[in-house]
Amino acid sequence: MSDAQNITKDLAAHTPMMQQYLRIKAEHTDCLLFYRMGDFYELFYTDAKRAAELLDISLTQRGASNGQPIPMAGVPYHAAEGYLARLIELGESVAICEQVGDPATSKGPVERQVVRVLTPGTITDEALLKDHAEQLLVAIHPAEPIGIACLDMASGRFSILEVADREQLQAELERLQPAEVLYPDTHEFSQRELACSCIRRRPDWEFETTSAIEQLLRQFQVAHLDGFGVSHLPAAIGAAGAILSYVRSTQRAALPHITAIVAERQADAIMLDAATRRNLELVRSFSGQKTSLYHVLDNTSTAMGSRLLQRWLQRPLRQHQLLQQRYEAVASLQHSELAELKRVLRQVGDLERIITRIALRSARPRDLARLRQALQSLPKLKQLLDSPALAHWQQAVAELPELTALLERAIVATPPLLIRDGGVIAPHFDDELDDYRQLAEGATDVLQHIETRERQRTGIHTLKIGFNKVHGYYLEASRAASNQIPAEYQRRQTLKNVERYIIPELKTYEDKVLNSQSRALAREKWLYEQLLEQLAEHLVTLQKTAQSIAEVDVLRGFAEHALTHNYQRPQLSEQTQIRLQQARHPVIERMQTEPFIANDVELNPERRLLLITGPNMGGKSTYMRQTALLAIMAHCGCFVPAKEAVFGPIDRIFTRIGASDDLASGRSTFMVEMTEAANILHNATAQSLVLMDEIGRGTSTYDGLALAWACAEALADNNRSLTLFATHYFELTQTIGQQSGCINVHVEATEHDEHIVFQHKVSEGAASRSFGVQVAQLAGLPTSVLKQARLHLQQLEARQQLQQSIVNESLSNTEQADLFAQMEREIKAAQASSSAPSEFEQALRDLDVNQLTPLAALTWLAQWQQRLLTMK
Ligand SMILES: Nc1ncnc2c1ncn2[C@@H]1O[C@H](COP(=O)(O)OP(=O)(O)OP(=O)(O)O)[C@@H](O)[C@H]1O
Repeated sequence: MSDAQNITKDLAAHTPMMQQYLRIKAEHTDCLLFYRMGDFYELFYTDAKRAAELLDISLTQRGASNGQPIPMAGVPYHAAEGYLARLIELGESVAICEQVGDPATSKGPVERQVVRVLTPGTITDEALLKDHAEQLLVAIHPAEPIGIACLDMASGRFSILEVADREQLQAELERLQPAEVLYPDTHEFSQRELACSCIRRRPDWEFETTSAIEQLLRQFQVAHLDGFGVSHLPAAIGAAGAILSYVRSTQRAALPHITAIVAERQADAIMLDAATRRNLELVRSFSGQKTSLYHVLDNTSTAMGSRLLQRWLQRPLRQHQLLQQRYEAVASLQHSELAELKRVLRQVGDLERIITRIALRSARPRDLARLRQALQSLPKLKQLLDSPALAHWQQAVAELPELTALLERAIVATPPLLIRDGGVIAPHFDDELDDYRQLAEGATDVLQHIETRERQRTGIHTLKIGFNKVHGYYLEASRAASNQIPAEYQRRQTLKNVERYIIPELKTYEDKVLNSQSRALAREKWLYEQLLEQLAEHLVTLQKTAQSIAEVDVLRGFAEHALTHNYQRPQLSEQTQIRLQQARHPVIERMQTEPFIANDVELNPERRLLLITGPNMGGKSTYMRQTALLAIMAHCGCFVPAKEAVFGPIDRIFTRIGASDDLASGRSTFMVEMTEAANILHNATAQSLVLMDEIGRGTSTYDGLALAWACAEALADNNRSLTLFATHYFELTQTIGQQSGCINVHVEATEHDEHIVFQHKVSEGAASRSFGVQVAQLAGLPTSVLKQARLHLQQLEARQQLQQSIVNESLSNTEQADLFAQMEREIKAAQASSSAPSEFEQALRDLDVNQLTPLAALTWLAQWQQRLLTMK
């Protein structure tokens, strides 16, 4: 139980103000309560301690209540935004409690109310959002299948989907990177599992499909949901209902910008599991640097375009028709005025989020100025999109000349930040406002006239008119001139060096000025609200326009890449294959100064597993990753860094790359490696692209080799996936590499004066050696250690040769083959006939290969051969 809950128990013992605070806090236990007191938002008790820690503000005390000092921390009202942004970024939620009563008429503490709850997944304020990232609110309904709903509150984009299991749920969460996750009360999820620092339990009933349908019908003002094509997803609808109830409770206002819900079909996109999304560094890089695919491809002109690019990269499409449409657009844009289009798109800005704030009536004056600028550029934009390949986008962009004209007339050229102090509505837009302004200005002129007249009359040159909130307008003169002050001047205030006076005439004009000013301000605020109303009527058209412009922005970027970096249009084929000629890695090519060596890839059912060998640093991982990255780019509609690229259907991309411990869940490097491999072997199909990098290296040599061998076999024979399999186990080149459908390829390197030279060229055939010691030399290993390593290497190689020659001398090749075949038959027969291991199998299991000398091994083999031959 928190402090506040404890304290509420004996409420009567507190001061009236603290009673009010505690009552409000009791309704917002999972938020920090920003309690407005004058020019500050104050936090008390545990909230104060937490805020002081998170925001690095001082923790003080505010007297005592119920005999105890009250811990307190506060932030100034005018600087609250910055603090709020930091709290939201840290995954905190904040309830804003304002003074709503009139202090003049209140008995006891002025009435206060929570007017808004800010949570990481429901914010729309420009100051709290990051331009290039979405803050998504996700709800999970853990039924079978699992329902997921996702809302981007800042744009109104609302989507649902269902997934089969928790594995797929993880993949979706990795894709969405939610800022906040809701789930039903009776289920258990950990922050880690949901990959989110703000997770929230909600009542189970909010996830019930029937009540959720009612929520959706009410939101969209429709009689049934058929038009949205979501009826077949009951669990996901439940999650969507929970989102709507939650957002309504935080926003305390209508949500007119949520105008539709879209069902995402898993089959429409290439599935990427959570590990693959991370491994391929699609949107975020491991290093945290700007080296992800997104960072390299992001040359968008608008923040909404940049966010869309991230969504596209995270969900590559499988719908060839749609992709062809994007390719056509990119090809057409390549020949258009790209620079001019960029300039116009910049003018449009972040239209998507401005529209939301208009719908929520929270748009600020500068939002309207930006909207005006966006609307002004639409005719030019439409003109630049005038090509058959771009017709789809051109048609979706509305022109809205009346709205443009309205904003041109209504808003001053550079409006102030807030409507609070006026000065937003342009002159000549509204007669009544003009009248009030004239009156206020006229009275100000009179005041100036009084000042000049009185200076002359009194002979006091320093006499001037001033204003403050307490005394209104006054005449101010230095104390030295007090003997020149006329008798009718009434002294109001004495300061160190000056005296302040009023005269009746001044008071008359003061009333006129203040009255007309406050009337002008009230009128301005009213006009501003009317303007928002008028703009909001065009919400859906504006949303469609923004969506289309964001797409054009991304496609324009693709076209620019194609031109600048020589990317080519991919071909999509119905045959299972990936064929790349002269392909390059889109990120490494840009990041490094050395020239990038292009390589070919040919994968098809007859060449379904490429076994890649070669030295460390040779370029094996680069070659594998670039194949996956090009596949993803092509399936977003982007051209690719290759001379030619052909992609058959791809259902999923799997990667088993890199090694990392997952200490948080108690999994070692090897365990992580095997879990990922298991996932691949269970799920990869003949249309999946699989990247396996050095599987088995996390354990002892023989275990590792055996596992790598078995995995490669399974991928080639059972899954029949298109596989790139990099390994340092040269033995596999003689086994897997010889199997049908499997091809040995290698990256080349040569040695020159004990120094390795990488060619980074991938060629057919197996590598001859690994150059590990030479690479270690490059890494700066001490010379003494390198020398020792070379010595050990020579010994090991000599021992292996000896072993090999003993075996070769003892058994001819055919004899060896016969022996191994017989051993295999024996093992299979034993497995088929009983679950108990045969004597041979048991002996084989008991054998400690690591301890065996070559001679002992040979003797062992010979004995078994003898026994098998006699058994025949
Ligand atoms: N095709 C290429 N052209 C130019 N440079 C390349 C190419 N491929 C790789 N490189 C360079 O070599 C570095 C190492 O490549 P990569 O990590 O792919 O090697 P690797 O064979 O997977 O090494 P290891 O076996 O140690 O994991 C890259 O960071 C890049 O700088």
